[in-house]
Amino acid sequence: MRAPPPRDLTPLRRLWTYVRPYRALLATGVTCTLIGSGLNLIFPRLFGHLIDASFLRVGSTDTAPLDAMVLRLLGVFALAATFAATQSYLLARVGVSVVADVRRALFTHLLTLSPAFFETRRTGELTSRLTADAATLQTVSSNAVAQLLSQTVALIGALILLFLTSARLSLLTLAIIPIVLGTAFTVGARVRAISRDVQDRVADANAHAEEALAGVRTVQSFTAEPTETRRYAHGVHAALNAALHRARLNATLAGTMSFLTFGSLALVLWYGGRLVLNGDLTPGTLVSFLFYAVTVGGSVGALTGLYTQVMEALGASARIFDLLDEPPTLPESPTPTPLNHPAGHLRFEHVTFAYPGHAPTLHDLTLDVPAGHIIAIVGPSGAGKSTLVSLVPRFHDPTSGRVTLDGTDLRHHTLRDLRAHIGLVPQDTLLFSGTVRDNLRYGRPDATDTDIHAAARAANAHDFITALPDGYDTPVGERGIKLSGGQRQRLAIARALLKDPRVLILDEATSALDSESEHLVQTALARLMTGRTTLVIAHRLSTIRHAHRIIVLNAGRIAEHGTHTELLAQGGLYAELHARQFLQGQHETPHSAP
Ligand SMILES: Nc1ncnc2c1ncn2[C@@H]1O[C@H](COP(=O)(O)OP(=O)(O)OP(=O)(O)O)[C@@H](O)[C@H]1O
Repeated sequence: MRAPPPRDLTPLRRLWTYVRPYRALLATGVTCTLIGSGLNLIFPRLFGHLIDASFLRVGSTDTAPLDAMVLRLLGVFALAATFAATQSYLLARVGVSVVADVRRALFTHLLTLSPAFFETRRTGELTSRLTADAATLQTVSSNAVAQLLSQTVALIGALILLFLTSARLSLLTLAIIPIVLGTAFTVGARVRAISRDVQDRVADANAHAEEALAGVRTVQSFTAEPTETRRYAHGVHAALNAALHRARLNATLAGTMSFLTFGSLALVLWYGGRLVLNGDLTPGTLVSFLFYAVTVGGSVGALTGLYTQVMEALGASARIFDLLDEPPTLPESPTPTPLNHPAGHLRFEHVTFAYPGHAPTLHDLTLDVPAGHIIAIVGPSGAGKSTLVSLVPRFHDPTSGRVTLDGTDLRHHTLRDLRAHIGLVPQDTLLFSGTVRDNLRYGRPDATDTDIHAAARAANAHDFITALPDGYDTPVGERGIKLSGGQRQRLAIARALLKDPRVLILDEATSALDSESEHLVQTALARLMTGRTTLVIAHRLSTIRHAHRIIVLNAGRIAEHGTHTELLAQGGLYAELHARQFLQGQHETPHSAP
């Protein structure tokens, strides 16, 4: 999704809020730029004098004027170079600092957005905002500002000096410049449009590759490699075509510009040469003139290039600021109720929930979970089990009705307070890159090693952790050691134990573990659930037996509730799910599969 090229300058004004902290650096950089470009205006003059000092004195043995001139030239060059280097460093520093700040702000903001937001955006799109778009800002916040000023100074200065040097030649030059510029503008606009197209195509292809690589197992298990290859190749081909089109236009533009530039120089040289021959101009003045003319042309060219850069940066910043303006879809109460040591009494009161643009997933659902009770939720796939539990940490808010904790609507607490008391053990545990210790500490950064070991012991994880090559310091996660499903679950349990939440949400893994691993996970889970209000999406009979109550969810409604024995006796949906699974000989439990 690409915003149309913005016309208004609002994003630039907002960008300024990020540049402001570095305004002293920026001002110094800009000053250096101005001095540098002023110095650059002196040197064609000196160069002209140099030529007149040498070539007009053919036969003279006095080299003093020449020596003095060269010394002055060297001095001017050295000064200009010093200012240029200083400017380049200072402005680059402003640019990279601004980009770092924007990236930090954007990432921080993204993490506050609700799951609903991420369901509508591709991860690739978001990471490209953080990388490519942020990088584009670097140009405009440093380079473009300097360029704009220095080229304007150069342009105005050179134009004045041009007229002072030779008014007649200047008029000829000024007549040529619009032709050159007109060409550059017309073709340049086409190139820009196509560049955008190329970027879009590349982004599409990238998003594709990311999806396929992230789900490489699914791709391989379906032997869908050829399909994915074809889809990616298709994207790459589109990008290639667009890029070739751009290359052709660029080549044409470069050729035309080169000819026009040098052709104009030849024309000026021709007319200027006649002036020299007539004695109206010295050769040195002609050379100065040519230099100034080149400066004028160069500045105009640079300024048009700058226009492109600024437009690109405007587009990039508009996209970044759009994301930064994305409101967290869950409103936070302006006057939150503090949440200290909740008992953990959860209530769903007439909760109806619909995903945006969909029919309701949960219908007028009422459920009371007394503090410390374990409620198992079972039901066919798509019944709304995950949706129901996702309301507790407020990943979503009910469309109507309310969820309360100890009698207070969840929406009256801050998300931070609320989530501090909720533990989540998902089906598939995500381990972050880092050591086992880092991963365990995730929910409680201040946990001591003693706490960590105690939690790991209670989660039946200590033994396998100490058997790892570096024990608690073994790297896990994407680039670390691979752990089995059961081991990861036990790490997740230890992590939750460390956090010690009042309310626990458990999505039991559906994949079967071997009986020993199963036993270790089950005893760990039992320890974790003890004394906590627990909602568990249950797949295993042992968990269900521990539960105070079982809720059978069907099509977003509570179809049945009671204990295992009661529900079996009722001979309803639960009994049916149970019998089906039993017959299939998979788990001896009601599974979420239909
Ligand atoms: N983000 C979403 N946007 C729209 N509809 C959704 C979304 N997530 C889930 N649904 C729909 O809501 C219904 C309930 O889904 P949910 O994941 O809560 O069921 P579930 O009982 O947990 O299923 P399973 O056991 O298969 O995980 C399904 O029909 C599903 O298609």
